[in-house]
Amino acid sequence: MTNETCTADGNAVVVADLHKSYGQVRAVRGVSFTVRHGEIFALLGPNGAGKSTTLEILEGFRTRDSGHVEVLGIDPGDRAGERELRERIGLVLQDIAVEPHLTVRETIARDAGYYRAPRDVDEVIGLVGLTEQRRRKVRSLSGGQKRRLDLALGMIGDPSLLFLDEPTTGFDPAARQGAWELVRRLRAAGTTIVLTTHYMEEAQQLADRVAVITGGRIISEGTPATLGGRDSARARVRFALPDGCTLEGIPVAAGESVAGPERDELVTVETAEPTGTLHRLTGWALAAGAVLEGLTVERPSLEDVYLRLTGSSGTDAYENDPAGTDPSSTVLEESAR
Ligand SMILES: Nc1ncnc2c1ncn2[C@@H]1O[C@H](COP(=O)(O)OP(=O)(O)OP(=O)(O)O)[C@@H](O)[C@H]1O
Repeated sequence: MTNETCTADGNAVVVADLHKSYGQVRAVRGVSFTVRHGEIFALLGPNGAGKSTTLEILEGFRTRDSGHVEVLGIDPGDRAGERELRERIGLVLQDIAVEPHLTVRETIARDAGYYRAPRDVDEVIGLVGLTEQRRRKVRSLSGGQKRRLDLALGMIGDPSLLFLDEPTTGFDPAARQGAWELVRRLRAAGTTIVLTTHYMEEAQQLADRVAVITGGRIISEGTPATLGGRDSARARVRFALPDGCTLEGIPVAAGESVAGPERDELVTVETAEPTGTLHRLTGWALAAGAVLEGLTVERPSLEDVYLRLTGSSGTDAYENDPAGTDPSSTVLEESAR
């Protein structure tokens, strides 16, 4: 079972005012965050933001210029704690060197030998879904299967804290769902998880808290539901204008705005109070004997908020979010019938 030692204040990870430069490149510029014991914490950010540098410092692979770092109560920059840190953390990095001529089972069994109390090799093979491939040479695995092997190697030591650097890159959708389920099970068993990902849906699905890092600084932090004021953002009610109705005829209250119809022939009512807005709109449609075809209520997805925060969106990303990709989008098709 996992070893639950953490820092004195109950955090598995503490980072305070961390700095790291590579020559003239200031990769990490005053990053601070904490990861509570037993939670899944996601670091999000564009390429070159400083995520890997931060993780590598936490993992003890890179020295820092300044700042305070504690991982399970150990300073990863202190060589005296290196052995204990290796024993208690698990790593799924972007590039893990494995011997191509070994089989899947041999590879995992060999790594199990490095730990005092490893998990059962065949159980781990089963958990990552490689039972059928366990006798195959590593060199013959597909990209997604290799990534599953990486996951197996990350968890074989039964770590208290698992670092996952873009864990599902290259996975097909079913394998990704399987990996998410596995990560949730690890958390349920008490493992703390720090992950980086470029998939906002992955952060939405897994993370208890996320931090967005760009230019070496954390620019926003919160739960996936509240990041960047996402929970209080204005909602968009969208529907097709019923035959015979005009834009001007749509009943709007103070503070609401109407726009459209757009390319998809839907009009948009922006509102801070979608409950009242829906009530008014559906009442209006029913009174006219009409149906609001394609009726949806959408709030900005995590990806919309992320793109706004990181300034990566050239256009209004919210406009481009396909209906149904956002778990917070509520589809109410033909509810006015
Ligand atoms: N070994 C290195 N030597 C010099 N510069 C480096 C080194 N590693 C990273 N950098 C630079 O530091 C900055 C942060 O890089 P880092 O790899 O931490 O970003 P990242 O957020 O992990 O990016 P990605 O999402 O692409 O993996 C970048 O400008 C990068 O070019």
